[in-house]
Amino acid sequence: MRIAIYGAGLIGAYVGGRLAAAGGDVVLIGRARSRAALAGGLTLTDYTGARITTLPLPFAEGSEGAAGAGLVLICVKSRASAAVARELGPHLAPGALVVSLQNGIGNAAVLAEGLGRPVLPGMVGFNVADQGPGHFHQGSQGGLHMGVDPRLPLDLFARAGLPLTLHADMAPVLWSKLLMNLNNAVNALSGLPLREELATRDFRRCLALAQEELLALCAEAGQPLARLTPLPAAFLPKVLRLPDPLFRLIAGNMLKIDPLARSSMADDLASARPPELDALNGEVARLAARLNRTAPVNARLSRLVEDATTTPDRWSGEALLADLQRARGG
Ligand SMILES: NC(=O)C1=CN([C@@H]2O[C@H](COP(=O)(O)OP(=O)(O)OC[C@H]3O[C@@H](n4cnc5c(N)ncnc54)[C@H](OP(=O)(O)O)[C@@H]3O)[C@@H](O)[C@H]2O)C=CC1
Ligand SMILES: CC(C)(CO)C(=O)C(=O)O
Repeated sequence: MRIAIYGAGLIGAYVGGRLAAAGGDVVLIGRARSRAALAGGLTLTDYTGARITTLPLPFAEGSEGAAGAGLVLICVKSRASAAVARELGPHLAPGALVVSLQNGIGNAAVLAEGLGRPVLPGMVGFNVADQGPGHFHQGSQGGLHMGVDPRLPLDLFARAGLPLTLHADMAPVLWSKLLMNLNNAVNALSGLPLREELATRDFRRCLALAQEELLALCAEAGQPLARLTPLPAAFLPKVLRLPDPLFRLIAGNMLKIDPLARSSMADDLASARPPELDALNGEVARLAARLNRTAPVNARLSRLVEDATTTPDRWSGEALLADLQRARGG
């Protein structure tokens, strides 16, 4: 089965490269600058010390690269989903399975509407960092999750070291991932790598404030959350607020991240791309509006990240916490 990877960025190149290294027939679809960066082949490393190299992968700069693919993995940022659906539709084989590997809640639905066919939601639980042209590093644990579909080449994903965890209902998985992604904005504002940021109690307290908002809204909406970490989602804010030694003892796993890894939103700010706010903190605001509530902490985080796109600024944990507490009203 030919697999088209739509979006040859961090997730697309890493997942596509590992599938190709395991024998998959993979084509990358992306921009000219990605083609140039990947022209020497891929080097894929991970936190366990694994190192895989590949020859240059077939690369297309347009959707025609997806013609004949049986599986298309969508790996663009959320804001590009509607445009990708428009570009991809005319080239998609009738029986092809399309899977969204994007963060956020609504991408599969946006793609499905544009393509006029169902799209399977997926979720990437790990971080990928760019370590130079063609070198992509998986800097944290966390697997690949997808809805159930008999067309998925499960063996290939397993051989590639990316075994799929399948879920009859992906919504609790996506909402739980969103809870984690509320750290993307905190991380971007901190200017620190994820590990250093999460090792700083005041930044963890900022994340706890943002997560509490979403947890309360999910409870009110009756939206269940999948358990993606050893700790149930509802306990996370309490654990995040613990003093550093206790936090390390109880949740040391959260700090097992490559020392250089940053959130994908921090990557956006660093490369002057629009941050993926609408699909993350913006989704919290939409849920709040649906319930006639507000989400002032997440609204404030969105505002601060927007501001940082024009006036780059690094926040201390103390200053950000004080700002978010003011936004929350206490
Ligand atoms: N990075 C990470 O560690 C993680 C990311 N995710 C999620 O995965 C998704 C992808 O993120 P990530 O890989 O970091 O993003 P990247 O920005 O690194 O990659 C996306 C790539 O797609 C390209 N692209 C966008 N639109 C098109 C188009 N119409 N045609 C061809 N190429 C296009 C982009 O080019 P250009 O920039 O020029 O538009 C870019 O090269 C996001 O939803 C993210 O939140 C999930 C888990 C971890
Ligand atoms: C893996 C994680 C949670 C943090 O890197 C992420 O999804 C992101 O950076 O967007």
